[in-house]
Amino acid sequence: MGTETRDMGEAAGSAGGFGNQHSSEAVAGALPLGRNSPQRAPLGLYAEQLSGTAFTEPRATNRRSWLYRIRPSAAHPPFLRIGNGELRGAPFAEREPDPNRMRWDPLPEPPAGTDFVAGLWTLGGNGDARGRTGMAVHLYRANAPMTDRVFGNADGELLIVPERGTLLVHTEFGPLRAGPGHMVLIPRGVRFRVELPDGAARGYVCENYGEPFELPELGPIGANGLAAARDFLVPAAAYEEAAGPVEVINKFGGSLWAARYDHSPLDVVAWHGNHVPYLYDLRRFNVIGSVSFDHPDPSIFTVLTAPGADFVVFAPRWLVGEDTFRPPYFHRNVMSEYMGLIEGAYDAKAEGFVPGGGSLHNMMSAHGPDRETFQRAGAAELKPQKIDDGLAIMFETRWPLTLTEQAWSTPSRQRAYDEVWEGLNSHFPS
Ligand SMILES: O=C(O)Cc1cc(O)ccc1O
Ligand SMILES: [Fe+2]
Repeated sequence: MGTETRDMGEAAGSAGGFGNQHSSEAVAGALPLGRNSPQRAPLGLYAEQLSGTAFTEPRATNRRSWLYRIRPSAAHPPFLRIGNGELRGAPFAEREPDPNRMRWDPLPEPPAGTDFVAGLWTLGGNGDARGRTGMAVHLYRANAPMTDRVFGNADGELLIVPERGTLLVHTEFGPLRAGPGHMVLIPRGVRFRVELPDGAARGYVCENYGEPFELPELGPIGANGLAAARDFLVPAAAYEEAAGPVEVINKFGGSLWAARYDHSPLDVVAWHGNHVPYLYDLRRFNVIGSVSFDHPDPSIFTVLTAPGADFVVFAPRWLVGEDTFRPPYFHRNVMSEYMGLIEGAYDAKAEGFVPGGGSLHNMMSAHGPDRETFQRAGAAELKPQKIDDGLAIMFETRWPLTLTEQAWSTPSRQRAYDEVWEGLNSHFPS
């Protein structure tokens, strides 16, 4: 691993580093030097600030970028409401919060002509987009490129985790190419258009309404480990001059609005700042684990953290624990856990948890290894074992997740999920 993942496609042109101040210009001299707003910006471009945090946010957490564009974003007619499709927003009130364990198979293929935005399907969430709290879990399945359509989300940032098919994400900051095993982080408000080089794609999206994702503290781990800041790549500036009309879709307060621009809003020739999209290869994650005994809590697998959501990856790793039940333990957790599978299998579930599917173990719901996993792990010979047949992810959140009506009623939901814990009988000698 590591060395063979050098090919990061379009992102490779530019340096990275999570949280850094980045800059990029598609045409030399497009970026003003020493000031953000010269009387006349270079090359006749329009200067525009995109603020991801309040102007007065403390320096360490302040996020903003300056964009130098061919036309100002402000040149547009009114936004009008369009249909939300299968997208839902917080607050989630279609159903009551439900303490039951849930699991889903992959959703059926969408109709032909479904692009990334039309293919967004909301599973559930918490908080309130208007109060900028909480998060939502969406799935996407797409089989058509976004042509003459550009999307931006005023409600929060989007953490996109492809499970199948490559996404060529043309952002205002330039293109990012992400496939299975990668994640893309699109900050609040940043506009983008998704093309599908493989013809079709599907995956998971965590929408974070609250304060943005950050790298977790490392504490006693030290100065290195987990996801390295430098492995988060940013795009190199690239611009489109497509003459309109371009439908610019804005998700605002949970609903979709659209305005017909007479030009592509992906017309940024240069930019600088720290409110930028990132691409990260999950296989670059430096996995920390126990080298003595016991199964550590999965917080050591945290890639990115925010007050309302954590993003966790279960990447290939060695298990060496002595006198240890090695798979995830039985537990009840104050946090709510939505899990997805990118490939292979997950070590807590012998079967039924499949790539493209998902599971939800809500606040305090009892879960853990299924019967087969429990029996197998209790009898296993404890020699060093490489877990390298899977890549799973988790969106963990401090508030319970409430399902959408469609997440409850879809035939993809496994009605008999509870049965995986049946037959865990008493072995207590009485
Ligand atoms: O439920 C799960 O599979 C996720 C999980 C993994 C783990 O290693 C420990 C606790 C936990 O919630
Ligand atoms: Fe769990």
